[in-house]
Amino acid sequence: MIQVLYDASCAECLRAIQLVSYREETLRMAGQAPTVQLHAWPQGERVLQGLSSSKRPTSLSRKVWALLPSGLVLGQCQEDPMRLIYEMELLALVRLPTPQIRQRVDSVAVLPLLMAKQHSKAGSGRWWRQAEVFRLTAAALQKEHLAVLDDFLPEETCHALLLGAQASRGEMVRGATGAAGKALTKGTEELQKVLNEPSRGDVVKFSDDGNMPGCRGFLEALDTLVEGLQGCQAVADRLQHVDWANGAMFAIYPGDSARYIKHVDNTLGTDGRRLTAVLYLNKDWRPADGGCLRVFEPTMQSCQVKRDVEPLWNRLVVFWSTQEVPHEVLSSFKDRLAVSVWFICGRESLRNEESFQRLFNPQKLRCIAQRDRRSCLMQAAETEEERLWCSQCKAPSHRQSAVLFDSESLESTDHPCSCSQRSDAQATFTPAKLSILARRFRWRREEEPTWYIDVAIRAAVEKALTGQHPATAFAATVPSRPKPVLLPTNSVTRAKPVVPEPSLTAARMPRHFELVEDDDDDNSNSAPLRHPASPPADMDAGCRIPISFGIVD
Ligand SMILES: O=C(O)CCC(=O)C(=O)O
Ligand SMILES: [Fe+2]
Repeated sequence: MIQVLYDASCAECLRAIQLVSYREETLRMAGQAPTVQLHAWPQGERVLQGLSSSKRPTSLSRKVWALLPSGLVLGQCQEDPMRLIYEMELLALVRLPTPQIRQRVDSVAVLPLLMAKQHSKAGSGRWWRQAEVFRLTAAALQKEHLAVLDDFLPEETCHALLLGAQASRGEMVRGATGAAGKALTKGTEELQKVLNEPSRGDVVKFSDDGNMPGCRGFLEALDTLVEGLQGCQAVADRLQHVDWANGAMFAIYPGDSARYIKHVDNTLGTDGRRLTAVLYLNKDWRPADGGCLRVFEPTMQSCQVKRDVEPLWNRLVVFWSTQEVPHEVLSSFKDRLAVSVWFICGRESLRNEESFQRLFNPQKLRCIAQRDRRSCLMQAAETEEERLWCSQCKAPSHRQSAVLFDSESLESTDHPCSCSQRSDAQATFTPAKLSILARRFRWRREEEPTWYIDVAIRAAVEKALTGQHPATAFAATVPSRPKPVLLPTNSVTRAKPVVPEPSLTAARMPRHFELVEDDDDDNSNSAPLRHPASPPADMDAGCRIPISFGIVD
């Protein structure tokens, strides 16, 4: 259960609480268990008991503040109640895999690979280097969109990666979502807002030159796997122009409940990323440490979990970077290390400004398996004209390895791909050239959606925030009454209680929920308020939705 403290004397807070109340009500009408407990401040201050000082709000005056079951805190919800409603949705609507789903997924994406490993004599780091394993991995990607390969690297490579990551922890910076990247261009205040959100809590470092310890061995292994997959009919089409990859991203999720909310890596299918590969480096990982990679069924709107993948030592998970694989990193209660690499389609990259520029920047993207950059570009281009334009973009000479193009093609010439040189040794195309390239390569510029809430809910919140009574705004989001299920007379299954007809009217005021002990069956056992950074005691491999705190006021 989400605990919410709000300042009842503040109009903005009350409006946010009203929205939250109405969403809670519509969720309940749809038969969902309660998701929030609302506490007016200062009476409800006991919610803060047991919280570490870093999590305690300095003041709750004019604020709506929420404590998530994982121990994460959402501050300032009065400004943006959507964040809180999103958390309620997740809590209420996420469905763990049924035994059938688990069996279906494991029988394709996990078990065949496990058996191949057991039958191989090659040992850690080598067992998967065979055509049959490439075929099984390709089949897993084709049918379930992901594959899990344990013991992927030789132990010494894993240890080198781990030590390298630990040694450079001090240089790591907060991982930024797409939203943060965009905010960066808008100024520091906006950026601060995004970074302060607990939507993504990892700290990261990119090894763009592949020089971090263990990196070369890791990248070589990944390239071999991808080349093997490219030879498999099941996925050959999708991997056809995947000749590129970025440097490895080392990410540590600190054990203070850090997470990464549900997302798709290549949200719009425009940034070129095709296949995501993540290697986990967590020794002695236990279910109570949290931090699973939670993979959902397609697409972003889906709340049905396909599989929770434990971030175990030397485990590689590969999955499509597209809408087929929405995923999140669940809150981690112990530091969690992952190294990710994205494999990139040259053809898709040509269609988008940022990814286009990356193709020409060896500091950002490398060609996999020592492939020739120029031939990869020629294959990525779709038409003769595109090939011509691509061929005119000059690769950097060794002498000028930090610069994109030879100096004679800089500003002064009319060369379509000339670039300006920056003092930070980054190079980029000039604005004039960019606009030519934009037309030639039909660059697409879609806005990235920030919130992945059901469009109806989002629309309701927007209407309510712009003056419509929340009851009217939310009325359209109440699901229609389910059709009665006719059971055979000898069935012992009891019919579910009928969901009451929604009866929200504009005249009805939101009700504030009673602060009673939560005795809901699904969420079972109310538990005393515990230190939020510690893992909920009843989290096991099968169920990772933490139980409610069950506070009684
Ligand atoms: O660490 C993981 O399991 C996945 C991380 C992730 O989804 C990302 O960095 O995009
Ligand atoms: Fe991701």
